[in-house]
Amino acid sequence: MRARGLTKAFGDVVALDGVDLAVSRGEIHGLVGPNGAGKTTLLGLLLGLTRADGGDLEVLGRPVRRGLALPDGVAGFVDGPGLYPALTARQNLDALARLRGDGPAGVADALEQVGLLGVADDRVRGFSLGMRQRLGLAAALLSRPLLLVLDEPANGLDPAGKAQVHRVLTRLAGQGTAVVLSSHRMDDLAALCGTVTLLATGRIVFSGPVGELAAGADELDYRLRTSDPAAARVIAAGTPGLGVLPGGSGPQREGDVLLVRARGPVLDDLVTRLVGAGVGVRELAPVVAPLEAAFLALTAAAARADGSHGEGRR
Ligand SMILES: Nc1ncnc2c1ncn2[C@@H]1O[C@H](COP(=O)(O)OP(=O)(O)OP(=O)(O)O)[C@@H](O)[C@H]1O
Repeated sequence: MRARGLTKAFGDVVALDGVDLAVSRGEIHGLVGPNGAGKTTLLGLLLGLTRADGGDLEVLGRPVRRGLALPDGVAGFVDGPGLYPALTARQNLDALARLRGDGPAGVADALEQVGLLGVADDRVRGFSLGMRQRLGLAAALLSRPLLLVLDEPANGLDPAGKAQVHRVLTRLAGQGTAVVLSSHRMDDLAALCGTVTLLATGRIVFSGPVGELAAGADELDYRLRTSDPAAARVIAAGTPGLGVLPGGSGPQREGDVLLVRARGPVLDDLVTRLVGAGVGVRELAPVVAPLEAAFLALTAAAARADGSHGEGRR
């Protein structure tokens, strides 16, 4: 799919403000951004649920002029999958397959792929959020889509469920399906997506390979736990390029933790100095994962730019 200069407003609210996006076959692309960034709106356009005000959108090589119809070869959902609570998981998928004129042949396979075969004959009414999400994915798989569009598919999933969904999506992409999905969490996307687009108030703040986003991370805050916190504090304070954060003792029962701020290479120097002084290093880890930190820094910068220009709203 390819989008150029997409705009969409709801009354005074600009949901998308000139968004460009290109996702190729076999690519898993993540949309990330804070609440209200425009992720769901963009996914809705791909699914034909709404119509853009301006710009060009091409899905599977065909221009999408009008919305309100699911383009051929596209599957997915926004705002949770549409399911019949009174029917069982299997009956939901059987009904969908029948609607499409297919037989029930693929239903068991789709349920098996998302790990719901064991509860196939339970009513969806009793399903947890994570089970509904996985059933929604199974429903999307039934149509063997060329473009799969998912709004926060990891929502409500436990770690095992998340891993299962990741496996399904990776397999699909391996077969050539383009996958576009959204999440609030950079670390979730990083585990799955080769490329990401970071949206903030309807604009692209970053788009490209996940690794490039992490490489942009500037100084980070790290937790440092040692065998001798007092000595470590003195050594850290004397290490060039490294800042010791005030009150860096963390929550209660973490009196031995020091918080320091530095770029990665400075940490090598710190560890060498600590070990040289006979201080044991028990933990040295970023307080916020580098990708999450890059995400927070970029969205904060976008929010500041919006504030100073008074843009983002019409
Ligand atoms: N149908 C609608 N009517 C009015 N405003 C809308 C509508 N849909 C979205 N918006 C507004 O457009 C902006 C973008 O919303 P959107 O749901 O696309 O963001 P999002 O990034 O998916 O947010 P979240 O992470 O909270 O799901 C928000 O300010 C939202 O309030």
